[in-house]
Amino acid sequence: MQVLTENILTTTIRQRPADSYKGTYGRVTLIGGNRNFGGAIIMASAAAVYAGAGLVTTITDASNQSSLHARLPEAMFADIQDFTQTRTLIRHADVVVLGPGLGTDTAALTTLKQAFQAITPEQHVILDGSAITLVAEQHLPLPQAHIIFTPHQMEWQRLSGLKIAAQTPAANKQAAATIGGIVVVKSHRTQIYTPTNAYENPLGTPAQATGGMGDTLAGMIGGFVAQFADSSAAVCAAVYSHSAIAELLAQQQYVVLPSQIITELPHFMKVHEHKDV
Ligand SMILES: NC(=O)C1=CN([C@@H]2O[C@H](COP(=O)(O)OP(=O)(O)OC[C@H]3O[C@@H](n4cnc5c(N)ncnc54)[C@H](OP(=O)(O)O)[C@@H]3O)[C@@H](O)[C@H]2O)[C@@H](O)CC1
Ligand SMILES: Nc1ncnc2c1ncn2[C@@H]1O[C@H](COP(=O)(O)OP(=O)(O)O)[C@@H](O)[C@H]1O
Ligand SMILES: [Mg+2]
Repeated sequence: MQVLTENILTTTIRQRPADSYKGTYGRVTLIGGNRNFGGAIIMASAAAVYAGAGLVTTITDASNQSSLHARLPEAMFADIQDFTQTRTLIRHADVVVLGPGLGTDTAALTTLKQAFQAITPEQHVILDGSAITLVAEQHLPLPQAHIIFTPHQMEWQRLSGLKIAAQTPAANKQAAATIGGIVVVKSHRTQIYTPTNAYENPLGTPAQATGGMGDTLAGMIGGFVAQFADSSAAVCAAVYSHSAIAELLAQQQYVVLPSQIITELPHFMKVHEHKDV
């Protein structure tokens, strides 16, 4: 298991080329947020925008539209029940983030199955929260795509069949290889399994133990993968940045809110971007 260092930031976060436009930095479509969990998809969307994704569209329950726009006018909105529009928006995305606050009822299952039908093989798909629970519990076949799973330990138990106490690096590695794609097993010391490597994040603080922290990470991963060509490095850099920002804030704070990590992101990325010397 390779322990991540700050090096992952400077090798991954590139300086923005002068000759570029929003399309250069990727289109991210996020799907989630039922009537009860609107905050989850708003935090994920904000994290993608503040991480630098060029264009962000949020597909969520209609009841979340005004909160989304009040909080994040940079994001476009589409109604989660309008599947014709959802299909088009998925097709036009480089990265799809599926699951924060989606819920696990019948409507959520229908949305997830329809989204899977629209996904194409070249796309990067981040499956988080409820999407992981539904895939595991309903034994859903996964679409052909570059899939990144971001389970917490109970979601990983549902997906891998490994009880939390049995989630050792060796067992996780084997399960991740069977499932395929990239797996981010979140805990106080998050592990990342790619097809060729395993990484451990040495950072993180209990000040992060608050609802929405993982939703924020899912959106950050979406933003990083949309911009940076090496998707394994992009995932590692997003995980490392999420915890590094939290540790910085936790020097002065008892608890770190997901929204505060989001607000810090543009400055943190500027400090750690690749410097051409
Ligand atoms: N503001 C919003 O809109 C928010 C919306 N959210 C959205 O809610 C949806 C459901 O996600 P979820 O994570 O809250 O619930 P679920 O998947 O049932 O897991 C909880 C169960 O697992 C257990 N557990 C054991 N170990 C664990 C661990 N390390 N980390 C976490 N749990 C652990 C735990 O045990 P317990 O704490 O009860 O002992 C409990 O039995 C999802 O779509 C998410 O995006 C949230 O992000 C919150 C903010
Ligand atoms: N004690 C802790 N130390 C370090 N990181 C933590 C700690 N508790 C939670 N986290 C981080 O917070 C996030 C929690 O994710 P998750 O449980 O999916 O949150 P939510 O679904 O509420 O957004 C993960 O990135 C995890 O690594
Ligand atoms: Mg979560």
